[in-house]
Amino acid sequence: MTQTFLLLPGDGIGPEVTEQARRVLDVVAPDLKFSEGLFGGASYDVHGVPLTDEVLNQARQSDAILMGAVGGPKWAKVARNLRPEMGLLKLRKELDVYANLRPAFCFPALADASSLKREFVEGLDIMIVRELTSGVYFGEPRGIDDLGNGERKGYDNACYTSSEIRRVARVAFEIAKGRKGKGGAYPGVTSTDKSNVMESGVLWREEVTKLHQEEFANEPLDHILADAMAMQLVKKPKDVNVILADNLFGDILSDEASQLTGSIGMLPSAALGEPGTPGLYEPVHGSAPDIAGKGLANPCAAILSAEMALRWSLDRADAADRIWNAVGKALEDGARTADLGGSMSTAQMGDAIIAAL
Ligand SMILES: NC(=O)C1=CN([C@@H]2O[C@H](COP(=O)(O)OP(=O)(O)OC[C@H]3O[C@@H](n4cnc5c(N)ncnc54)[C@H](O)[C@@H]3O)[C@@H](O)[C@H]2O)C=CC1
Ligand SMILES: CC(C)CC(=O)C(=O)O
Ligand SMILES: [Mg+2]
Repeated sequence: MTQTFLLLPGDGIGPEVTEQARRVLDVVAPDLKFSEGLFGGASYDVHGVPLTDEVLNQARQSDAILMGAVGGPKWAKVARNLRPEMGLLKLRKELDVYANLRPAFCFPALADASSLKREFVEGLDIMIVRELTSGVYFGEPRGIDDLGNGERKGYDNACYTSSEIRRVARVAFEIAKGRKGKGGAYPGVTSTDKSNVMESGVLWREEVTKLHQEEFANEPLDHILADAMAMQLVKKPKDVNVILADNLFGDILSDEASQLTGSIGMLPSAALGEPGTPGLYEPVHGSAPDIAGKGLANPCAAILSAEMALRWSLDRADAADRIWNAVGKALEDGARTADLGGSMSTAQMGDAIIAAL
């Protein structure tokens, strides 16, 4: 049966990097049926909203969606609920893609590209499982109130229900089962929270512990405070295997982990819901307004996000392996964009990966 693939290039470097991912997919999966939609600021400029019902329906009917990135200074003054980033939160929520897999893998050729010494990152292979559709990015009430005395109060609500915690924790445990032997001091799932100061963190730790006892008692589980994990990631990152994190901590820890791999331009992600529902794939990075339109962006994160789509949504592990190996080979052969210390353009990096397929 024909598989359908929706491209949402978005803003800033989004269109530049997704174009390269599309070129790679055209080679390894030429039978995919592609469609494309406006999303984020690009959609706001035309339709006045960052996500139209039409694009949302298109996404619902697709087998996989590849998003570039959204947002940028151009839309800084737009009403908050119409900002590009709000369109992304809505898309994630509507698709109910609650489990966000963010692998931080250091390709051997990039062991010297990290800001950490080679010995700390060579062989690094971490999987971050981030809760994506709840937590403080979605909690109500939220707002900015005028207190009437020249003071204003801004507030968000960090909240989780037990089922929201359990379903993403289950994904983390299942993933850890397939990743035995990785990590050191933290060999299985390491759940992060701030249970020392947050009620939602207390519930997070209790629910993860309960689920572990009920369903995964033979798998290793550690708990660590999220700030201590941030430290661990730059102290001895290879000690860690699977990190389970809420929406906010997972967002921050994955940007931090990206630097261990050489660049944020290397980190892909998969956002998954229940089996049989479309997955949403996107680089971990944003729209990088500082380099947008200059052909400087590293397309690897977008290309590897396409790789994850083939593997996790489209059941095409062979095609995914081809991409994975080609990225590794292109890097081995010296292909580098500026973020990795090289001088290749976005398109040249795409060319190098396609040549290595
Ligand atoms: N999923 C999404 O759509 C995301 C959107 N954003 C949005 O993107 C905008 C910019 O956010 P920032 O905090 O600047 O984060 P960013 O990830 O866009 O950029 C941070 C730094 O990394 C560099 N960078 C990012 N991707 C790169 C790539 N592929 N190749 C080379 N260098 C790369 C940028 O040039 C910049 O110096 C904001 O509007 C933000 O809300 C941020 C993160 C994720
Ligand atoms: C809109 C933001 C929450 C996007 C982001 O930083 C991310 O998901 O990594
Ligand atoms: Mg982020």
